[in-house]
Amino acid sequence: MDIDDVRDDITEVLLTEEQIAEKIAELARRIEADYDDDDDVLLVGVLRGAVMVMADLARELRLQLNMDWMAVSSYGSGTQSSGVVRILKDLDTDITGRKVLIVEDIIDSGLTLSWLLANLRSRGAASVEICALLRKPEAVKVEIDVRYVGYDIPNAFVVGYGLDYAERYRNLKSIGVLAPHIYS
Ligand SMILES: O=P(O)(O)OC[C@H]1O[C@H](OP(=O)(O)OP(=O)(O)O)[C@H](O)[C@@H]1O
Ligand code: HPA
Ligand SMILES: [Mg+2]
Repeated sequence: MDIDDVRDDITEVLLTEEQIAEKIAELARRIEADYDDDDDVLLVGVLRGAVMVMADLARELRLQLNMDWMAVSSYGSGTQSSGVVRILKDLDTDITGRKVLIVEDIIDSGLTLSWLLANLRSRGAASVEICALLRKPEAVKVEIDVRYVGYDIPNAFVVGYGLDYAERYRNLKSIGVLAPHIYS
């Protein structure tokens, strides 16, 4: 769906399809420079928000890789992290000794990823790095070491390209700021 189809729900288009694709390609080139085919990299997509980033990044990467998924949730249906991270679906892969790259849509408070990093590291992975398309520097509550970040964005609630509000808007091709009248 195009963002224009829900234009009344959006106050501002933050990133267009083209800007997203450009950044995904840039991130892929940086990742390719750091890994090679023998690394047998495992991309771990964090359901559900990271579905679009994962699909586009994985196809952009000129690298032999595996893909697996975890589902965690900390937001429920609101716009504020509850701070409690729940595993809804675990990995199917044993990551002992593996080079893991977590693929995320957004770092907001950082609570989800700091929890996930500790969780995956405790399983004995050879390395665990993070690639996130978006980060909100003003919202971060816990500092995490993120190797690959796409765009730093303002502290507003954004939707589209995987990002939802109450499970809607994930299928927008672009990313926009959600209008306050939708959630107030
Ligand atoms: O940095 P944080 O404040 O933890 O926020 C970021 C996380 O929140 C969202 O996921 P959510 O838990 O809403 O589930 P979803 O991916 O299914 O939308 C988003 O996709 C990130 O995973
Ligand atoms: O700004 C956001 N939009 C959608 N989902 C989110 N999860 C954390 N921050 C956000
Ligand atoms: Mg998520």
